[in-house]
Amino acid sequence: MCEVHCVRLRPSPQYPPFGVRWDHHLRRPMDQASYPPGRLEVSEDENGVSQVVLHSPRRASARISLYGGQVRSWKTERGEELLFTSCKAIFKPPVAVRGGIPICCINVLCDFLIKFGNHVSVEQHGFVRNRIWVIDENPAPLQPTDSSTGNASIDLVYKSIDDDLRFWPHCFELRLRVILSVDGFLTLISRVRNVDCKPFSFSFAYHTYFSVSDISEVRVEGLETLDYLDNLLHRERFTDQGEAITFESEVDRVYVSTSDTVGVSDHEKKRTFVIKKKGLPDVVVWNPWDKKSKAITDFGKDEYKHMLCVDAAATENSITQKPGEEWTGRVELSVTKTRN
Ligand SMILES: O=P(O)(O)OC[C@H]1O[C@@H](O)[C@H](O)[C@@H](O)[C@@H]1O
Repeated sequence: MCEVHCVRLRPSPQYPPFGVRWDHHLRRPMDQASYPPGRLEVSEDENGVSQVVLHSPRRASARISLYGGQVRSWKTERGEELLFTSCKAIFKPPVAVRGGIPICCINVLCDFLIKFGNHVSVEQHGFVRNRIWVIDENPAPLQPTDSSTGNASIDLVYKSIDDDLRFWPHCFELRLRVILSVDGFLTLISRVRNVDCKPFSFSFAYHTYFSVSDISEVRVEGLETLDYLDNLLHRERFTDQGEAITFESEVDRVYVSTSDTVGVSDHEKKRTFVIKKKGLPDVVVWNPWDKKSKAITDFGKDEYKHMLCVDAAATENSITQKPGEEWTGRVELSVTKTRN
């Protein structure tokens, strides 16, 4: 029994508080004043869809496609890819891309009280991940913490169109800001605005496919003793009894009312992903394992071993907005080296 895994994650150099940059080279909070600005490039992918690449002054990078507003790649300053993408992923509309960070929002079935992850449907994760977004030319001003020297950022927006009313009978605007910091931290801030004349409800998840060495070497920390809804058992509610979560078979759970920091440690790679979130009370943990992944056409053989989805989410209770209201959900992802 390892005590450190039985407690909620506390602020520390490994898990610094939200917005505090830890300089892992100098082992102290980062002084950002000394860095030049980050930069961005806009180009087209092989299917003619625009994409944006953010570069940090220390050479970390993130690539965001306007197809789904989806982060497709996030690399360290050494060029190591941190996100999983299936070798069988399909990159053409209308299919969602298997990997990266799909934005799962505006669940078609939400208004009918069937919640996120609980129903087999093409659109169970919402349709915005299958739509072409645009660059937001007039984004809201950056928050003080977002404008730190050395950050690179991009603002995207998806505004619902008449055709979307076939899937979801409300008008909305969904904005996404992606920020890559000097040290390669990736922050995603989403805002959903109700531009309809009636209230609406929706669920949300940053469906984050982390790349891992081997799923059997991975543990998720920070969800111990919490309640979860088991998607494999009709969303029945259980209380986690164990220490950190480890993986020996298919897992598809929604941990509810979690703390705002969760860690995903990869023993073999000696690294820990740190997920910090705001406005997103739940965490979805998903690995399809062998049998389920064989049934998914855009999943390669044995690829389940090298991915784990840990999503900052709002799914147990949908978010309800009146006309004119705006909701914000934010996640910050970073990776630290561990010594074990
Ligand atoms: O194939 P999709 O729509 O991307 O979903 C993948 C998985 O995503 C997880 O978040 C859900 O909990 C699972 O139930 C689901 O199977």
